Amino acid sequence: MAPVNVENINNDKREAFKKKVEILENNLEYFPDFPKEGILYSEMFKILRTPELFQILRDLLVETAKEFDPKPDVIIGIDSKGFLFGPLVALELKIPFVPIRKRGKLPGKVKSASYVLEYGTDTMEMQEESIQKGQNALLVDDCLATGGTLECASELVKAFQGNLIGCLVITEKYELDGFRKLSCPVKSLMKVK
Ligand SMILES: O=P(O)(O)OC[C@H]1O[C@H](OP(=O)(O)OP(=O)(O)O)[C@H](O)[C@@H]1O
Ligand SMILES: Nc1ncnc2[nH]cnc12
Repeated sequence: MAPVNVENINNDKREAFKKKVEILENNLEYFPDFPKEGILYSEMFKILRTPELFQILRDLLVETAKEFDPKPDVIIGIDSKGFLFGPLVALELKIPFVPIRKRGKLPGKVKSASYVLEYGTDTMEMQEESIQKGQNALLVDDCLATGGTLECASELVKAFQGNLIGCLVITEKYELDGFRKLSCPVKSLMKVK
């Protein structure tokens, strides 16, 4: 039997991953001047409306989440679109999902932090005791733009003494260099304008 060529297998895997990303890229939709003039808003709801595409997106997110080292103990999803994707990853990895919500939506004791968005400002909150000190936390959201949202979420994780191992997003607005605001590894499936 011929020897197994690990390099070929890895190349094939990378190629398959890239092809799936291209399929998703072709199904993103762009809305100029939304929600404000000058913003090119990228939207992925067409992907969610199409089960075959949604499955591809889920698989890529799970595969990418598994690449983080150390491995996550908890997935933290950001209000609101992080709630669509974070739980898919958490369930597949069989680890807890925890939400970070916008101000005033979470009952009980919370910690809060404020941030500036590409198109506004806001405050986000996380429930006390939702993560344990030292837990490896992976933040999940749909989009990285200026990085303000993930920076704020990172501060919350640190306030809980969680160990932030990284951020996982679907789209990253490459012209805004949002990753520079973050002091952890950031992985995005697609770079968008
Ligand atoms: O990197 P940033 O500049 O901070 O922008 C990224 C954030 O902005 C969008 O959320 P939005 O506040 O529009 O909220 P939504 O998910 O409730 O629509 C997006 O879903 C990210 O969470
Ligand atoms: N989905 C999105 N598209 C473009 N810019 C954004 N800024 C925050 N979210 C965005």
